[in-house]
Amino acid sequence: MMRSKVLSLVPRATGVCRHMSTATKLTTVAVDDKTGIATLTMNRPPVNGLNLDLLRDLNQSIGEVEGNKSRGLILTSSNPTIFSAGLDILEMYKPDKDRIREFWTALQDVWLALYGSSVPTAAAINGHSPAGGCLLATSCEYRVMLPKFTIGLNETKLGIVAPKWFMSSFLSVLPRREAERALNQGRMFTTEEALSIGLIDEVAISKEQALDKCAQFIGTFAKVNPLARSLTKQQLRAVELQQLENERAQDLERFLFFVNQPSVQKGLGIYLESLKKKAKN
Ligand SMILES: CCCCCCC/C=C/C(=O)SCCNC(=O)CCNC(=O)[C@H](O)C(C)(C)COP(=O)(O)OP(=O)(O)OC[C@H]1O[C@@H](n2cnc3c(N)ncnc32)[C@H](O)[C@@H]1OP(=O)(O)O
Repeated sequence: MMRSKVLSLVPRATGVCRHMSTATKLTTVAVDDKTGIATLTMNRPPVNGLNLDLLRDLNQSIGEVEGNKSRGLILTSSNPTIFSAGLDILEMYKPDKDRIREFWTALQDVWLALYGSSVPTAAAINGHSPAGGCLLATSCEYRVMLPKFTIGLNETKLGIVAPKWFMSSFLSVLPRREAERALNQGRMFTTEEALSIGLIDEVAISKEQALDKCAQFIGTFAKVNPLARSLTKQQLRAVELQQLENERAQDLERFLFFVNQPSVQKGLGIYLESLKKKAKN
């Protein structure tokens, strides 16, 4: 039987702000004693919306995995139908001016940590994975997805624009022509379509099988020198990582300018309403 030790269960202070959804951690890290592989699970009901708290927890958990000598990292969700609904739109709609800065900075941190992780990474995509969810999945090196879900960068459909580094992750997985068309269309792919285009690597029939397949992928590096592997990965990803490092401040200002446009606020409000109406029906 697999013996896992669950890390990262340090309680957090309870907040009063609407965004502080829980007093406990929104991610857990379980390391398999036998394989040395860490499974990082997102657990922010109802849809793993990436708010400031979840982003901070993700960043901390990725840091722990980097620090605890794990052989690899598998990212997944505790929700049986949603990997992540992407950025929590409530963070961007009528935003608090200080919090929105922290929010975007935390998102940048998560991308830099995950895309630039020194350990092999895989995503067990056990549910829908739009926008920011797709960003997390495509920041990993390997993707296994369950049937009958959707994945993609749908930003243009919401009247917003995915930043360059969202596109970098997407382009590291898809051929440029396919990526360009999908980004412009804001296209969401079914599991089957995602497999055929190469956006995911394998389909699994259950979460357990997806985790196994991710572990098998990470196992393929068992006989590769870890330092040589991680330096190779980092060199291959250095241009995109360095670009965001160099442009972090401008990227933040661009986001703040865009998010505060009245037309963008109006669009986000309408989209939120449509999500709520859909949830009621
Ligand atoms: C403005 C500048 C922008 C710069 C660029 C930023 C780049 C943006 C990246 C993003 O990630 S934007 C977010 C994009 N995400 C989506 O479009 C997903 C929207 N959600 C869905 O499609 C569905 O909810 C789902 C994920 C497929 C799940 O469907 P399901 O039927 O299971 O649940 P729902 O009933 O739809 O939702 C339950 C509950 O959750 C709320 N919700 C869903 N997604 C979000 C979200 N992204 N942010 C905030 N809230 C979300 C939904 O309204 C329901 O709420 P309640 O009605 O229960 O209160």
